[in-house]
Amino acid sequence: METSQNPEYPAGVPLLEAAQVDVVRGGRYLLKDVSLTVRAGEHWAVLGANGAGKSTLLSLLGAVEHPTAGAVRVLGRQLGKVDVRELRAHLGHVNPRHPLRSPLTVRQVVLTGVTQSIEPDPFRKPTAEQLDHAEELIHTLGVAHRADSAWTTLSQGERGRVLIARALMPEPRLLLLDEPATGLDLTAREQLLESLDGLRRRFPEVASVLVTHHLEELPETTSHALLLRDGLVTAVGPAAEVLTTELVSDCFRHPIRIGHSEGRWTARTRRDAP
Ligand SMILES: Nc1ncnc2c1ncn2[C@@H]1O[C@H](COP(=O)(O)OP(=O)(O)OP(=O)(O)O)[C@@H](O)[C@H]1O
Repeated sequence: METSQNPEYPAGVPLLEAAQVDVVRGGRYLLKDVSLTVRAGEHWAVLGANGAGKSTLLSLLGAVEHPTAGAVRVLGRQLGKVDVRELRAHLGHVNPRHPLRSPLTVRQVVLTGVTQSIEPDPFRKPTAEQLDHAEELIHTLGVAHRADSAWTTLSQGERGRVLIARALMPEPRLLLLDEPATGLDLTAREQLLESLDGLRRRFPEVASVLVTHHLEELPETTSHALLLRDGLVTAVGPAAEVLTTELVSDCFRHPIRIGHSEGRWTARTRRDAP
């Protein structure tokens, strides 16, 4: 993937850096002392129980929210010191609750990725290059047969893949995925994970952060993980070191046995737990 349109920053600078970040809302800590560094080619999973703060963290990383304390640097730029709209244009943010109501076609939805808007911008017609890029992504994500279909007629699984194609339109260095497999049946989930693995292999410089509750929803290419509990990081590092029976049980406050087979993870209640 060409990344020449993205804001320039020196090679080797992390794509994302959160340093001792707190987020306080309504007098309550939603995140406390969270630090995370994401480099090119890394694929992070953020896991934790309901209310742990996963979506809040993703909002910070996507320059949607600001920290109450600590610093967040996205693509080398510190939040609070940069035009976040300009920054957001270089992030691919996949929100499965995409609030589109009008009957745009798949192709039109993918093209809204250029302006990061929900509806097409009537004053910005896509260029021939952008139209070609949209076709390529629609094909890559396996939804070419639906390119002219209305968004409102798509299944959840098809929508998920269309939203990833949309997020990739601005050729982002960083893809943020908030529970992308939510509501998908088994086949749709497996197709989505295969698409993600395929994309990651095809664009090795792109990094991603994927939020989920479920280890079964992690693509094989997941390289790192961060576990959150009540706004605190309980473990962070390479996936093989973090996604362990002991650390995941501690994070979810439940005796869980973690399995790892053929690149994929499973989680089951530990029957032999004390
Ligand atoms: N603006 C806000 N003001 C006060 N509390 C908030 C606000 N936004 C979120 N919260 C609370 O902060 C906590 C963390 O929310 P967040 O959505 O980040 O958790 P999560 O890990 O993504 O949860 P889930 O798995 O249920 O989606 C929750 O208890 C939520 O109710």
